[in-house]
Amino acid sequence: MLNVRLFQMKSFIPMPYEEALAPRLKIADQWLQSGSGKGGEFTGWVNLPRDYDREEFDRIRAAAKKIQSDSKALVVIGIGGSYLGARGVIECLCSPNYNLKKKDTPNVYFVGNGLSGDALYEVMELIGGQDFSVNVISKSGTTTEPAVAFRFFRERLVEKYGAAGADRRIYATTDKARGALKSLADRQGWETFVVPDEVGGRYSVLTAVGLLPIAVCGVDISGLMAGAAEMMEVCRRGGSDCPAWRYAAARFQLYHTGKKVEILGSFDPSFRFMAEWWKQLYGESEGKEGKGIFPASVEFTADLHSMGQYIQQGERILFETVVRMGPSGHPMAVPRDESDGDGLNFLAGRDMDFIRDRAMEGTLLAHSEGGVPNLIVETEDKSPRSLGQLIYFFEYACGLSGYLLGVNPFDQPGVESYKKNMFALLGKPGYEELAGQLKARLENQ
Ligand SMILES: O=P(O)(O)OC[C@H]1O[C@](O)(CO)[C@@H](O)[C@@H]1O
Repeated sequence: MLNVRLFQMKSFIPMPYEEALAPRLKIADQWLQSGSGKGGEFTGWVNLPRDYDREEFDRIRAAAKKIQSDSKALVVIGIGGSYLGARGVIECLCSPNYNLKKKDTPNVYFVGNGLSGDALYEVMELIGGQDFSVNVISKSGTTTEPAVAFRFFRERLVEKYGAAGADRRIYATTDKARGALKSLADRQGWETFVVPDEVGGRYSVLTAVGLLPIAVCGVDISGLMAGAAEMMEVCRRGGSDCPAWRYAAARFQLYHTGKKVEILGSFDPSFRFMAEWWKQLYGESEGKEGKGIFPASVEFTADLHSMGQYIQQGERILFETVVRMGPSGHPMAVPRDESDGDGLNFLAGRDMDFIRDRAMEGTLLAHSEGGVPNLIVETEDKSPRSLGQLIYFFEYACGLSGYLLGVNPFDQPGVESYKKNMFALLGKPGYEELAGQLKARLENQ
């Protein structure tokens, strides 16, 4: 079972801070459990691992099988919460090099998560003449980036398979009733999957949003849900042994001692996109009203040779959370070299995990000595079940953290500002006045 350890924390935060925070954590916990706190209408993810729609789950599996049988590639179109979780899980469990591997499952290409023409073009080139399907994902159904990308790939599908053939290869994951994507899907007869009303984008990886692309890659999605359900039970019991309580309490306390930036680190490169998912989860949930820990991420040991300098000696505003997902699946012992020209025979026969673990201990000691406190999140292994636990753990701790901070962890009003400006500057009808103001500002810069 997932565990949170505080590494030599006594020198950073007053003990027993957890006891002092317990009454506030209890309230935050009740708000999450009852949906009675700020943004409570978006706490559907709290019981999702127990209450998820079994009929839809079977349809997800059936759609994944169909895609596996009729497609060499799946284009997954989405941004933010409609993108990062699926990519995080696929890279973590299948490899960041998933598309390069020999396998029976389709390649997966993520598009619509930016506005780069080169990125779109490249995916079209990579797919070439291969059979492909599209999973377009947008809770609102109106987000510009995925909507634009979808135009390109839908046109491609129609060219290749004709209008009716294209309709059989498009899977839309969106709101059950509202939005342009839902209307289009109904009109065209695409198979649709639902982002439940009460689950916000960044908490939606365990809905069809994440599950369909993940299942297409052959990952055991039941295992993922089972792990999340286990952690849901642990969080429901709460208390000082609950890892989500411990993590939320420690980071809240650290924040109040001036640690304004949390860096999430892992010694496994396959964790990179799980960290991206985590950044959106915490950044959008906490960063508002002039408050919130800034979530950043690093990849060890690579970043110890770049960001390591700042972490060790830069502004003392950092704390670090290291995720460790059990032993690696492939023990790799360092070869012996009789001539020992590189002087590495002291490591001969040692497993890479052994070397990594010593590097991790050395890093924790160095960073905490340099004024960067450390939390360690450990899972038993790198399996769907453990990742399900980790996802739910981070979600629950995020809800608790937002409530401890006094903000609504389930809205994101700040992201509208750039959207309004972009629409105005692109000439979207209805934004004419703002367009005039913005153009004047651009001219006077
Ligand atoms: O699924 P949608 O509605 O396209 O939204 C994508 C992302 O955009 C945001 O709404 C921010 O603009 C995120 O909260 C969300 O995850």
